[in-house]
Amino acid sequence: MIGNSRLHWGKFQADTLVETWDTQHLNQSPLEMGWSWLHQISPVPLFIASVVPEQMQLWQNYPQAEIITLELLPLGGLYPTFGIDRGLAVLGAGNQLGFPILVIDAGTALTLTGVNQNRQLIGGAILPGLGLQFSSLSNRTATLPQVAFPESLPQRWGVNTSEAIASGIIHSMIAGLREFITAWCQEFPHSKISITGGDRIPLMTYLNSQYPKIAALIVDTPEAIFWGMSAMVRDRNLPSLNRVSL
Ligand SMILES: Nc1ncnc2c1ncn2[C@@H]1O[C@H](COP(=O)(O)OP(=O)(O)OP(=O)(O)O)[C@@H](O)[C@H]1O
Ligand SMILES: CC(C)(CO)[C@@H](O)C(=O)NCCC(=O)O
Ligand SMILES: [K+]
Repeated sequence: MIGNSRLHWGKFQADTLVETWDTQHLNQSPLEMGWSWLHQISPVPLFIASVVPEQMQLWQNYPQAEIITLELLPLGGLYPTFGIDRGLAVLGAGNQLGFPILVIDAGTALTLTGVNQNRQLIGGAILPGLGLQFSSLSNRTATLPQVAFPESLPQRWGVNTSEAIASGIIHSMIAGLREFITAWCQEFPHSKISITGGDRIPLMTYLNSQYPKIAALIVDTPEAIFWGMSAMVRDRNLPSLNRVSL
C-alpha cells in the first residue's frame, strides 16, 4: 500500500498475512534500484494500491505488479475520487468483523469511512491527521514549536505553549471522533467500529482516558488494508485484474 507518508508492505503465504512492515517512499523505480532480483529470485505476485500517483508511476515496469483499482472492490456507492486505502480498509475490516462497519484510519490524513450491511458506502470524512495538525501549526506560524505527541491525554487547559497546542489538537480530535461515532451508532446501532493507521495507538490512548465507553466500541485492526487486499485478491477473477498500465 502506497500511503502519503510511506509504503506499507504485507507478505502473504497463500491467503495468510504473515508479516507487515513499513518503508520510506522510493525516489527511483524499483528496477533502477536493482530490485529486479526480488522478482527473479521470487517471482511472487505483487499487488499495489496507491493514494500517491507519482509513487505508483515508479512501479510501472515492475514485472508481476498488479494494481488494485476502485472498480475491483466489491463495495457499492463509491465515487470516482474515493481513496483506495479507505476502500481496502473498510472492506478488510468489514470482512473480518462484519458489516455495517465504520473504519477510522489515523494516517497522515485521518479518515472515517462507513459502509452499511449491503456493502454500500454511506460516506465519511477526511481531516488532517494528528501528526499533520501538529506540524502544520509549527510550520505555518512564526513562534509555535513542533510538539511531540504526549504519551497520555494532556490536560484540557494548557499552561504553556506545548501543552496548549497538545490540548487543542487532541481534545478537539477526540471530541470530534466521539461525535462522529455517536452519530454513526444512532444510524447503525449494531455496527462494528475499527481503527487502523500509524497514529491509532496514541489516539486510542487519548480516547480511552476521556471517553472510555466510546473507546471500548473500537476494535484495533492495524492490518485492515491487507485483509482488504487479500479479500479482493481471493475473490477476484484473474483476467479482470488490470495489468500495470498508467
Ligand atoms: N516510523 C514512522 N514513520 C512515519 N510515521 C509514523 C511512524 N510511526 C508512526 N507514525 C505515524 O503514522 C502517521 C502516518 O500514518 P500512516 O503511516 O498510516 O500514514 P500514511 O503512510 O500516510 O498512510 P495513509 O496515506 O494510508 O494514511 C504519522 O502521523 C506518524 O505520526
Ligand atoms: C484521504 C486520503 C489521503 C487518506 O489516505 C486518501 O484516502 C485519498 O487520497 N482519498 C481521496 C479522496 C477521498 O477519499 O474522497
Ligand atoms: K494529497
